[in-house]
This record gives sequence, C-alpha cells and structure tokens, in this order.
Amino acid sequence: MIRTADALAQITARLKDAGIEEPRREARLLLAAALGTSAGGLLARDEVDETAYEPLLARRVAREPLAYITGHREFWGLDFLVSPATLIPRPDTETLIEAVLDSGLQPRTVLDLGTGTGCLLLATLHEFRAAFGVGVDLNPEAAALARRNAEHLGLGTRAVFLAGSWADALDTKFDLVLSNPPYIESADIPELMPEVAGYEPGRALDGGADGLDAYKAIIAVLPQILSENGMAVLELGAGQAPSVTLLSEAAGFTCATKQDLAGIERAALLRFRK
Ligand SMILES: C[S@@+](CC[C@H](N)C(=O)[O-])C[C@H]1O[C@@H](n2cnc3c(N)ncnc32)[C@H](O)[C@@H]1O
Repeated sequence: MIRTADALAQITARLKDAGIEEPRREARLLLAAALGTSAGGLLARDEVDETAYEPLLARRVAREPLAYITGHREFWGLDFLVSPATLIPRPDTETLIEAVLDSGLQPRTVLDLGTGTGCLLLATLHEFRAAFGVGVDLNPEAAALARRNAEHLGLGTRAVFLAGSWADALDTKFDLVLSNPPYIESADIPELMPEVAGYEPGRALDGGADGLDAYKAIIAVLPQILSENGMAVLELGAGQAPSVTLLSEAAGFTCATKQDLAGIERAALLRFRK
C-alpha cells in the first residue's frame, strides 16, 4: 500500500513524462477510475494499492485517450459511455446544440447522421422533451453504443438507432438533421495527436482527400430527408466554412455559420432557399 498523495504524485510525474497536457487533473481521474470511485471519493482514502492503478496508467502513458480507459465522457452536462467504436465527444460539438437552441426551431423529429455515441441526438432530445429522434451510424457497434447511452440517460423511448450509410435506409423527412461527419483530410490524419491518430477510428475522422466527402454525400441527400421548414446543422472543421457554404448554396440551401468558443466557424446551418 502507498499513501494516496504519494500515488497521485507518482502518477502525475509519469503522465507528465509521457507528454500528457494536464497530468495532475488526469492523475486524479485515472486513480479514481482504477479504484472505482469518484475524484471526490479519493479524498476519503488515506492509502491505495499500487497494483490497482498500474495497468490503467500504462495504457494512458501509451497515449490511449483517458475516456477510452474510464469508459465515460461528459457532453452537454450528460454522462456518455464511450468506446473505441467511435469518436469521443468533443466540447466543440456542443456548438451545434447551441446553434439549434439559438435558432428558435422547435423540432419534433430529429435525425443524427454519423451518431457515434449518440451525443448530438441525445443532448437535443434532452433539450426538446416532445421530440423523437433517429441516429444512424455506419458502424453497428457505434449504433449499439448510442442505444445504450439512450437507455442510460432515460431517453430510450424517444430514440432509435440504425446501422447504415447516411440516409440510405430512410424514407421520411425530419425537422432537424444533425451531423458531425468525418472531416479530416486523409493526408493530415497521421499528424494528429497520438491519442487521436493512434486510437480513434479512421471511419470517424477521414473525410477523404479534401475532407469534404461526407458533406457532399449528406448535402446531396438533404432534399429527401429535411422538412420544408426544417434546418440541418453540420459540424465544420477549421477553415471548411467557405467550401461547405458553396456546396450548400449549389444544392439550393442558404448557409449561415456559428463560431465555437475559440472563434472558429464550427457549425453550418442550412435551410431551403425560398
Ligand atoms: C466525427 S464522428 C462523430 C460522432 C458523434 N456524432 C460525435 O459528434 O461525437 C463521425 C461518425 O460518423 C460515422 N460514419 C462514417 N461514415 C458514415 C456513413 N457513411 N454513414 C453513417 N455514419 C458514418 C462514423 O462511424 C462516426 O461514428
């Protein structure tokens, strides 16, 4: 056994040596996860067993994302289960939910293309208590994870999840279409942080040679899946707003954008041009 404070100091030092950005914060979260308690629960323990945290620490030192190790990530104030089947939800993606709330739209039906953990759809259903939603992901394991999240968050009766490509299996229109598609240019993927390039699935990241493959596919199908007065909100990668605006306008939509907290145009809001 070792004093908890000493264990935290050792873990912090190992994480710092491995190049982890917030080693002290992560040390607390990692030790809490290893002991099956909360960060607050650690305070109640004077001593911990060193062998309890070594396997998790070794994974994090190898730059596996903390969220894959703990199995959880918060999004929009909600707790999501995560797995290597799909992307870990990012704070930037919350910009899309803010954009929907700012728009004044009161969606009754919501579609989330490339749903992953289900974070966008489920956060939206959490906000709009009368809405019903469909989430689609190419990876059946992601669709199954999103279903577990819906149950976990008490939203299981208002959400269904399908495995398939974009809207191929759908023959109905929605008030709101959401998507955070894969948008990284293929050649840039090896240059991403080790946590991303080494662990998050290529299918969740790779937007093709120009990063725009998924936007082209989704915008092409929007006329079949968006209600006349509906809105589509697509996440943008840095610098992609002009290209996505052009694609949207060429397909008969108006396109407004919303910035994230860093001032990057992060969300594209598409409506039918009248
Ligand atoms: C960037 S991740 C976003 C996940 C989640 N919506 C989020 O915001 O965290 C993109 C997701 O799109 C899925 N995907 C990729 N190609 C797809 C396709 N053709 N049809 C449906 N989903 C697809 C991936 O499996 C991945 O889960």
